[in-house]
Amino acid sequence: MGNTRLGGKSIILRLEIQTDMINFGQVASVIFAAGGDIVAIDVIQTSRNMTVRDLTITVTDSVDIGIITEAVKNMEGVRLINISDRTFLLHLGGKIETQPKTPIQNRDDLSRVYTPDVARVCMAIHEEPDKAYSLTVKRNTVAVVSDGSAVLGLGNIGPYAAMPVMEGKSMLFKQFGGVDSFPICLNTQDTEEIIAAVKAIAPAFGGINLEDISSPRCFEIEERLRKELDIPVFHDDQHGTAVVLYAALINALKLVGKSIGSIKVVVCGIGAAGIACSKILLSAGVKNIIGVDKMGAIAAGNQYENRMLQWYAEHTNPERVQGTLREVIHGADVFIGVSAGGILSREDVGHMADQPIVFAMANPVPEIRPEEIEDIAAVIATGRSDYPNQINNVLCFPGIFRGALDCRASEINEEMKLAAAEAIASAISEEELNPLYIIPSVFNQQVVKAIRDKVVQAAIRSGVARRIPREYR
Ligand SMILES: NC(=O)c1ccc[n+]([C@@H]2O[C@H](COP(=O)([O-])OP(=O)(O)OC[C@H]3O[C@@H](n4cnc5c(N)ncnc54)[C@H](O)[C@@H]3O)[C@@H](O)[C@H]2O)c1
Ligand SMILES: O=C(O)C[C@H](O)C(=O)O
Ligand SMILES: [Mg+2]
Repeated sequence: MGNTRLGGKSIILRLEIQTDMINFGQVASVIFAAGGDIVAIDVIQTSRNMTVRDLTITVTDSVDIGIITEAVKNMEGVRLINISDRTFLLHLGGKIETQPKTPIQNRDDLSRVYTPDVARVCMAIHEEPDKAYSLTVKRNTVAVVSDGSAVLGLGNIGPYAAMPVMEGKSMLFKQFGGVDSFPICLNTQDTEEIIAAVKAIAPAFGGINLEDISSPRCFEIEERLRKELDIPVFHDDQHGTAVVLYAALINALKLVGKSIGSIKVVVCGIGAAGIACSKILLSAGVKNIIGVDKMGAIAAGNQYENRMLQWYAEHTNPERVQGTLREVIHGADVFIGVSAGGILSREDVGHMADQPIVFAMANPVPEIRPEEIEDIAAVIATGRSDYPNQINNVLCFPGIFRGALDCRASEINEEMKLAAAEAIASAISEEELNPLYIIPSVFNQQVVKAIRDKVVQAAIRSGVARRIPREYR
């Protein structure tokens, strides 16, 4: 690992300590002085003058792990045997695997799950293609498809480097929604090739979750696939994010006592997530949204090559405000960041309206760190799991696909997204609601079920359900 500057992570140092030269307390104080917090100690080996120990050390974002390892190496009587990063250990060999549902224990089993008997099942599907839903994994399986072009806020890091995120999404699909999925990272960033590849793999899947595909290509890819496939196609960075953001905003506004129609919202980063968040807010009744990208505020009258930005300019920013983020943030009630880490300052938040709401959702580094503004912002949220109020699409995609698969929806439409947002927002009661708890945790077991139920009902109401689950018949 070239870069040792990790964020809020933990490492394990295996040290050989000569106990006749230095005692453990001295080692611990050197590590502490270098910024490390020892949270666990395992004795690996011990003899009269020597002990080998694994020290699990957590460090905050600002701590350079290199300083800790250098300090350890400089101690007389201490040898650094090995450094392991627990995050990397969790990724060894990948994070998911496939498992047969039944064991193949004898020749009879073999002939049923495989040739010759499997042929009868193949022919049943051939005669009635819909049976793919009852006789294959299609019923419960989603493809998580990326081209690696906008991976978190890391940018265009390509399909190999995107895999850990997509494997992670697959884990979350299964654990939180009971949805099976495969991570599929395509070695192309050509719109037509991506569309063709997804169409070609679609027979195995009951839904397609597009992930981390940069704008503006993501819009055409999703639009075309939605038209050309008969299973739900959902670009998570657009709609998953928008659903969770809207849910969080409903609750945050209750806390500050402002109404959705009266607020000024600045959205920073007018890409996949920024455009979708703005669209859901427009349909929820927000009148004054100003989008800011690298070139400043998006305003009608400016010329944009990107047709989505042109659309955006025509549907937002009613006063046609121009300027940088620094300038347009003045007087804003809500900041929504889906751009890049560290681009908002405390001073900017100081120029917002009374009781500012700051949703700094860039991953893994938010637009501003909560600790910088906790005394001046009324409500703060990030996309990360290590701060309160995690606004992350993980709260949406397992539940919304659970619902869509259960009613075999042909698409995930606006009604289903709004139903999901309302289910998330209402998971927090009026009594529970407070500035550090505007959005439920992903570990809140009621949330996925609530989203699923509301999404199924919305799909039935809007006519896209192709199967009515028993409880609604
Ligand atoms: N919390 C969540 O659930 C969630 C969901 C989706 C995306 N995100 C985060 O939002 C960010 C964008 O993701 P995306 O999928 O929309 O990517 P994208 O590539 O489609 O869009 C990013 C946009 O941000 C703009 N941008 C970059 N740096 C900027 C800056 N300094 N000032 C203004 N604009 C800037 C880019 O020009 C681009 O238009 C990423 O950091 C991602 O991790 C968070
Ligand atoms: O992957 C996440 O944590 C959220 C989102 O999909 C992102 O791209 O940042
Ligand atoms: Mg993403």
